[in-house]
Amino acid sequence: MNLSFDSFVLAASTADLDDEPAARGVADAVEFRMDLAADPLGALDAYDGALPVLATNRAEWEGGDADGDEDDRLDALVSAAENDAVAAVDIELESLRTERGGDAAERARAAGATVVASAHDFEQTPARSELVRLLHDAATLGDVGKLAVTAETHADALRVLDVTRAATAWDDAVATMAMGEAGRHTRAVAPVYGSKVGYAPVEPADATAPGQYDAKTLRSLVSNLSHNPDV
Ligand SMILES: O=C1C[C@@](O)(C(=O)O)C[C@@H](O)[C@@H]1O
Repeated sequence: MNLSFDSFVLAASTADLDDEPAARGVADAVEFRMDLAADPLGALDAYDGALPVLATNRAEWEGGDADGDEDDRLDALVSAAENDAVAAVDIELESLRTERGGDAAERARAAGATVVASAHDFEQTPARSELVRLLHDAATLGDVGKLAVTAETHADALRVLDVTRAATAWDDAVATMAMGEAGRHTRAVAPVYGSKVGYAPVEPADATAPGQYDAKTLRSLVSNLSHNPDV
């Protein structure tokens, strides 16, 4: 299935592809957290949903649950990419900087998947220069560069919005969000500044990161805030 990141994509994050019918009509895609699922490739084989899948197999060292062999983790992502329903895969920026990560990205692209390169900071929001560097590296090694950091103050949140606008202005395709209470509003506001992906659980209790809105709420917030981006 195809999924364009030219405009905002709301991805319903889940460990259970049976959530897809509930996400239909609200989300544009399903983010399948393979690392949180029992038999991810089996679930993908059985998938007959209407929404395209963005497959994530988050490594433990990047805040996820995948704690096995790195080659196996990346191979599972490539296998996912070979499934027709999978339109995109998420590969960590740290992985993409290695030969095997770069190779996995090439194989995923050859299978027709878009590569979302992701970087996370679960403790803080780095300085502006570091955010700019991370986002640009991610947008260069991936087709979309994603940055999720933790905001403790509104100044942190503003930095995330600022670098989102700057990256978009120099034509990097990016997805950004500040995790945590102080950054929560960035999930609704970052798309105004060019962020191309938002993540939200169908049910609030199933959040996959701190500060997420549920999918219906995020859709409504983003739709209400959207306006002509050429300003
Ligand atoms: O990397 C991301 C972004 C995210 O961490 C968030 O903050 O919404 C949620 C994750 O499921 C996804 O893989």
